[in-house]
Amino acid sequence: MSETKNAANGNTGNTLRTGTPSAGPGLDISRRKLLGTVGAVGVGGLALGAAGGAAAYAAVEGPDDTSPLASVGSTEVMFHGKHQAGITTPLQSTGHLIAFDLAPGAGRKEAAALMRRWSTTARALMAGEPSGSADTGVALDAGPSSLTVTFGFGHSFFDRTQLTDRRPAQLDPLPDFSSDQLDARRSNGDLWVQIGADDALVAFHALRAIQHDAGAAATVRWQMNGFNRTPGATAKPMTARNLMGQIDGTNNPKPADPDFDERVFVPDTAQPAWMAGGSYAVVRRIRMLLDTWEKLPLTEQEQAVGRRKSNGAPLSGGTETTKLQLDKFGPDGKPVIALNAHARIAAPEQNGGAAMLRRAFSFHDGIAADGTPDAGLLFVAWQADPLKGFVPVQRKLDRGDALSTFLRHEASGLFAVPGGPRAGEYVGQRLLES
Ligand SMILES: C=CC1=C(C)c2cc3[nH]c(cc4nc(cc5[nH]c(cc1n2)c(C)c5CCC(=O)O)C(CCC(=O)O)=C4C)c(C)c3C=C
Ligand SMILES: [Fe+2]
Repeated sequence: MSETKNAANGNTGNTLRTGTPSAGPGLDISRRKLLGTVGAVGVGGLALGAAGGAAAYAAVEGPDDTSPLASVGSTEVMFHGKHQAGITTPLQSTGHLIAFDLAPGAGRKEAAALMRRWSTTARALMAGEPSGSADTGVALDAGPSSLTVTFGFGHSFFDRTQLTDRRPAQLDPLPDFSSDQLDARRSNGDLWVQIGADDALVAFHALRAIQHDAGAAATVRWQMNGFNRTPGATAKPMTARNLMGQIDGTNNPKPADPDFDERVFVPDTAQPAWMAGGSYAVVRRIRMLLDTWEKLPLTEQEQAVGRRKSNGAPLSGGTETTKLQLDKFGPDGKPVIALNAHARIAAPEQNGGAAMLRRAFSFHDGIAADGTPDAGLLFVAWQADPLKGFVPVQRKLDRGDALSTFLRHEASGLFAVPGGPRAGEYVGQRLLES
């Protein structure tokens, strides 16, 4: 298993539940009836089996009715836990990011009812069960496929629900950056939902259920659809590539790091208390100017990042996981990793230790009006405090990152993502009912 692939593979909150008793440490083994065992290598390189829980919804009729689900379909991420799912969960191949605004006249009571409905639906779908009487049937033959549904609150939510006094200071609007070309209609929002799954139909099914549940309480403000590599597409699980072709995510904080929780999650002792175990998500739709980037010679592409495109190794030498040697000089007397290289500028040691967990999806929305690909990165960064994560790093990148010539920040959002619900609780209950 690649160390880096594990960057977002924590089990610090939610557990991957598989049907194979030998799945490995840190896994909560399903007690449900097993239909069979596949033993294939799946997400994160785990030996996975068929989850009986999924089978209830994914039962196949006919001659194959005893066939187990493939490992990708059977993987279940737990809804309940200290942290919400979808933060340390391994990257899924399909993602939907949706922001909602509360409807005119909807306040705290309607918001609480909505969070209760959404939580009921998310729990069921993540367990591979139907979403209720209005289930569309789109995911009928599939298992949970690592589905996660993650909920957050935007700055405006607290005014709308008259909970302004409980709004965390961390939700104060992000500063303007000189390279921003933000579209306000595709930015922010009262509520934010992140859906991820390793099957596009499972993800779409969840998306429609969440939209259906919104009912008269909330309307979609914006929606962005993304993707990542499909589990099993590479010979071994490895760090994802983005649409510029770079291995992206290598130097993410790792759940095994002693300061991982402190960097990514709000401590139990912090204020406001309802955010204990939560995290702040910075969401940016970053367009890549691919027509220009793709014309750049490989060596210049590599200098812009400071890493090799082929294997993600630093230009200072070693393999993907070798530490960057920022003080190494070439025979020409220049730093081997250029002063404006993205990886140098973004490195925690260049930013007073500022770090965040980057968990992005690529997007491709066809060809824009100007004839260029409308493609790039749905950048999602998780941190305990945006002022100690995204903000200082983006400030620095904004002042001279070689990659920024090829990027355009087109939309932005900042959301408070509460801790995971305890059994019987809905997400955000500690805010809405305290
Ligand atoms: C403000 C935070 C960041 C934004 C916005 C951002 C955009 C962005 N990044 C890439 C590609 C790569 N980024 C890499 C590393 C990296 N990026 C950030 C922060 C932002 N990136 C950090 C903190 C780091 C880690 C730096 C370090 O500690 O070494 C890399 C190198 C591989 C890796 O470590 O992930 C690539 C490649 C793109 C394409 C992009 C916008 C579209
Ligand atoms: Fe980056």
